[in-house]
Amino acid sequence: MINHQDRLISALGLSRYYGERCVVNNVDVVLRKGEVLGLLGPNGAGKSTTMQMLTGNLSPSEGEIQINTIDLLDEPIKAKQQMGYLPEQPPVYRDLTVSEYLHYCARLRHIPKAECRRMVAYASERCGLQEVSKRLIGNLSKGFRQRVGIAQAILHNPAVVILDEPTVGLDPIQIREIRRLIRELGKDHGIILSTHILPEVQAVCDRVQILNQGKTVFNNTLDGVESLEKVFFDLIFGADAVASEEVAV
Ligand SMILES: Nc1ncnc2c1ncn2[C@@H]1O[C@H](COP(=O)(O)OP(=O)(O)OP(=O)(O)O)[C@@H](O)[C@H]1O
Repeated sequence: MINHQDRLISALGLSRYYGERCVVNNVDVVLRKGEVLGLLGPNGAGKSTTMQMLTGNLSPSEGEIQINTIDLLDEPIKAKQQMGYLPEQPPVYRDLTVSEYLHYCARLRHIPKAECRRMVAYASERCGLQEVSKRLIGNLSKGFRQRVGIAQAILHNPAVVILDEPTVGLDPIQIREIRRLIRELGKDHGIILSTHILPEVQAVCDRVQILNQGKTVFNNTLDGVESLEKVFFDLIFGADAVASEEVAV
């Protein structure tokens, strides 16, 4: 018998139409405890649309979504409490200090006042922000701003964390640190990571789901996969396509 209890996200039969056009077509997304899932696909494949549906920012035309067994469409507020989200542009306020901003986020999350300090300290520590807690966010490097974005996503200790392109625009050292952080967080939370960077997926993800033209074309672990790039190009362009390192994905 299949055990569904370990599913942090169970999104089944998701479709989304814009007018007549189906941009996400009968996609299932399942995330289990302790798993980092990479969501991949070329431009326009339907990744953002799927993530917007999973985060409750866009209604699916068809399908059902459960977050930690709570139905997102029936109980959106309760379901969203189970989730943290880092959009591509971190939703940070440049004129606040890191500490002020995280306390503000804690209040938005309705974390009881007595708990706020502890939760802010927890998120700051996990994201390596203690040293910059009194600094204005606007004066931080992009890597640290990204950490602040991740900190607000894990502040309420959600079961599920969804990260959209978390390392875009970072330098190689910052990228390595953020990847390490994602792997760390993946042990306690389920994580969905959307990215165009294939080596990033190989570095941090336990499983990969590739979308193309709104459909799932690959959904598996990377065990035994030597080159995700080859798998990706074969799926998107057909097995005869020559995967060229010059092609930007
Ligand atoms: N509001 C909208 N109205 C009409 N079409 C839309 C809308 N939003 C997205 N689309 C279309 O849906 C398709 C999927 O878009 P989506 O942004 O989900 O792709 P993506 O995989 O995230 O791409 P990228 O990697 O470029 O961000 C695209 O063809 C896009 O043009």
